[in-house]
Amino acid sequence: MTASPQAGPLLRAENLTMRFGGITAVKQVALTVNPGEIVGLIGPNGAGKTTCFNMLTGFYTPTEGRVFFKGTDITSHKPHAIARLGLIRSFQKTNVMKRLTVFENVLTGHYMAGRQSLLATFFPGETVRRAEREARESASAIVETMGLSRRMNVQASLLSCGELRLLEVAVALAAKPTLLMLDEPAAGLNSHEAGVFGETLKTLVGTAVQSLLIVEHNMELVMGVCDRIVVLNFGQMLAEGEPRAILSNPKVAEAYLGKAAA
Ligand SMILES: Nc1ncnc2c1ncn2[C@@H]1O[C@H](COP(=O)(O)OP(=O)(O)OP(=O)(O)O)[C@@H](O)[C@H]1O
Repeated sequence: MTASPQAGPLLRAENLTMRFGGITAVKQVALTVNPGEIVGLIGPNGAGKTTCFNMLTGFYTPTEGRVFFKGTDITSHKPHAIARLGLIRSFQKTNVMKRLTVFENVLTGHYMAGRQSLLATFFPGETVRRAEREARESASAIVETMGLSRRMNVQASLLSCGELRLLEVAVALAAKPTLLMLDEPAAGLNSHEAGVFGETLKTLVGTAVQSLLIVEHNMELVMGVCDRIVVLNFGQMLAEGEPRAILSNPKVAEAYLGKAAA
């Protein structure tokens, strides 16, 4: 499904810094995501995770620092131009239309990411009809990949929380990401649902996407799916490493437990 793997890091950010007036939300963060990796970006509330996401995807222009995607400097690119290169993000707010079915939502995701002109939509020729066929086939395949085939024709408003979270990822996949960045994709899931969700995410890498970058507060999920974790605290990098090393890092425990541990 995805293009041949990138040589070198897929995403590389250096010295990322964001200041809002007198507030430094993110300071000198360095981040890489390699092909085939699931990277977690974690940290306590207000640590700067969403601000980093916004800088990586062109929603904010960093005060300092640079972002490279597939070797191209995208620091001052607009969000839509970055999305076209294959860097797709989700938002904390749902991208699902509740009155549409699961299939219709994913199909709509294809059109949102489409390049088709309005004229071609109203006066379709063979090219448009083929694109339509391909979009339907692709939407079906994505629904299956996300384990939602049995719920294909069910209205999104009737889905369980776990199914809804899977559908949100399915809609993002319709944009054909090379790197998919998910902002709190497992919000509100119970332990069983988070387990299913995590296992599904792992199957995407190397098939539907090359890599994943995840901001998530559910530590069980993060520790279970990520190859590497970057920890932010007060806008700065506190630690980076494999899940086991992060779990046993006293600085990380202190950042999370802080006053409670004192
Ligand atoms: N537009 C803004 N203007 C001013 N300050 C901001 C702005 N956006 C974020 N901040 C501040 O920057 C810091 C980092 O916020 P950010 O939302 O990136 O953290 P986060 O790690 O994503 O938090 P959470 O886990 O709660 O979503 C916070 O202190 C926040 O108040």
